[in-house]
Amino acid sequence: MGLTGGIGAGKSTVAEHLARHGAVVVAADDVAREVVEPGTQGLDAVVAEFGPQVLRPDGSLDRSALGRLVFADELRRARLEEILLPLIAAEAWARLEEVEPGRVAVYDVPLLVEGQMEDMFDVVVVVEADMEARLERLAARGMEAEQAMARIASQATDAERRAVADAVIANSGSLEDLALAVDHLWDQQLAPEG
Ligand SMILES: CC(C)(COP(=O)(O)OP(=O)(O)OC[C@H]1O[C@@H](n2cnc3c(N)ncnc32)[C@H](O)[C@@H]1O)[C@@H](O)C(=O)NCCC(=O)NCCS
Ligand SMILES: Nc1ncnc2c1ncn2[C@@H]1O[C@H](COP(=O)(O)OP(=O)(O)OP(=O)(O)O)[C@@H](O)[C@H]1O
Repeated sequence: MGLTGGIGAGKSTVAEHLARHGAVVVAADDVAREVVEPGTQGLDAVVAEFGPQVLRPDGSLDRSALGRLVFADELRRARLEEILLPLIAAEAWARLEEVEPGRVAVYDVPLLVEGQMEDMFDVVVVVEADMEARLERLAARGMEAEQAMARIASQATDAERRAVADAVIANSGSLEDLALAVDHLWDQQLAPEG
């Protein structure tokens, strides 16, 4: 199953519920962190492209500095994606392929639509929340509205995500409502038979 949604819509929270039901989840954002850990070719390539100003004094990637650069400049974001997306995809698919038959494998990937990955899944699930709720939740997580808006502007729209969705989970309500919506999705569309 492919799981996607705009930033702050609630993908990771849905993924946690799916894991509780027994799904194996691979999250692209986690893999994206691993491929730029100190000592990786990924980090070397990012520094070669963006310069040492994207490094912290301890040699690790300064993610907020790089985020400010790439979400303000489409060409730089495209360049970062050119470097990282193949590394992320290779690692994520290797993990998904290891999932034992009979288990539900979930790829939590923000750029499913942007990367035209929809045909790679049996089921595509999109999580949606209204803009106000997303900005509020991202602010609670420490992201300034300006940064959040820059990321939203760089992503596909809700309509574009809906166009490829087999199911849409609405997440403008409470966390309890979300848990119930995931239970329903699991029972109706995902639970392995037998
Ligand atoms: C720019 C980076 C360093 C910023 O790191 P930061 O820790 O602030 O954010 P994090 O990685 O946790 O991402 C949070 C959210 O930002 C959004 N986002 C991240 N990368 C992108 C992108 N290239 N385009 C649009 N939105 C993006 C997603 O909604 C994601 O869930 C980081 O996002 C990154 O390396 N992005 C490039 C890799 C990528 O495209 N990843 C997306 C998953 S395939
Ligand atoms: N229904 C809800 N009510 C209140 N808070 C919520 C709800 N759903 C998610 N959240 C919170 O909002 C924040 C964003 O949710 P989450 O991390 O699941 O989104 P995401 O789509 O994975 O975001 P990102 O694109 O940044 O990875 C989290 O702190 C989460 O706990």
